Amino acid sequence: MLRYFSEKKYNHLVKDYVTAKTIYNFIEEIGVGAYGVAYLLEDMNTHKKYVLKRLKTKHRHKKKIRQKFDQEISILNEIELPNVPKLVSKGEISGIPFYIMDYIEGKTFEQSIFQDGQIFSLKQSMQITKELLQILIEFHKKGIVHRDLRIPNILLKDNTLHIIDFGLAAYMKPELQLDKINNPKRAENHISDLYYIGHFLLFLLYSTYTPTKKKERSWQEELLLPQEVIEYIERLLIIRPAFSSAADALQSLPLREHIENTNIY
Ligand SMILES: Nc1ncnc2c1ncn2[C@@H]1O[C@H](COP(=O)(O)OP(=O)(O)OP(=O)(O)O)[C@@H](O)[C@H]1O
Repeated sequence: MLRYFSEKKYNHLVKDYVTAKTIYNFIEEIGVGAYGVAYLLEDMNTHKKYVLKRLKTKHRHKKKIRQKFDQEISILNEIELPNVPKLVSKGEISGIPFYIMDYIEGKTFEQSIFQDGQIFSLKQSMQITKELLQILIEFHKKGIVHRDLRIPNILLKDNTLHIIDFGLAAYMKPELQLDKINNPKRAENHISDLYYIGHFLLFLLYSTYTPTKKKERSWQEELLLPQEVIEYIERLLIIRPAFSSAADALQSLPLREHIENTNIY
């Protein structure tokens, strides 16, 4: 209960700070996660929108979490790609670190699939995967793994993919050996991002799926996919030998002809 009031009180501090000390208007709170709170701001002059993200008050004295938050800011600053919100500024409000970044005015895949009921054909899903892999190659070239490429963190804005939430991102450890990785989601190399892409792709493909049998089956049985696509996803999910890099995964994407010969769309 006390924590609830502490966060509420801090929301007022953020609002007062933004109003008194910045060029932005405070619009609203847009999300509360495990570590942070995000607010929408608008530049008074240009009316361009921004996001202020700050650490939760309960984490203010936790050294490791503060370091992770600092790393999130550094990574965002270093990544500098058109598909990622640009870091605008950083600071502290009453001892709590925050940063301001571009607001990506788009739709997350979570919203498209679950709110709008949008469906993605196999061809569209593979095209989106291809574009995602192209972005990933750029991340990895800069030595950064995102490690949280889930449907709420991937947005479509003006037909271009954007990636947000670098809260779990890490600097790559290229020397990591595959047999030393216990949890692919947390791996500090390309394996993590490719593993997440495997799940992301399954979310896209399941958008066309209507259950025909009462009993739940495996995705390999439920989704009527061409064998090449099944094997491709199995490699992303490390059910089969993993890809050596995002570039390898891009090069190995099942050929268009194979996909177009199916009756799934
Ligand atoms: N740059 C951005 N542009 C558009 N929306 C954003 C941006 N950054 C965050 N959001 C939105 O704000 C909300 C909060 O996001 P945020 O990344 O702070 O945390 P989270 O994913 O909810 O949780 P966690 O702190 O556990 O990572 C989400 O709904 C997200 O879609």
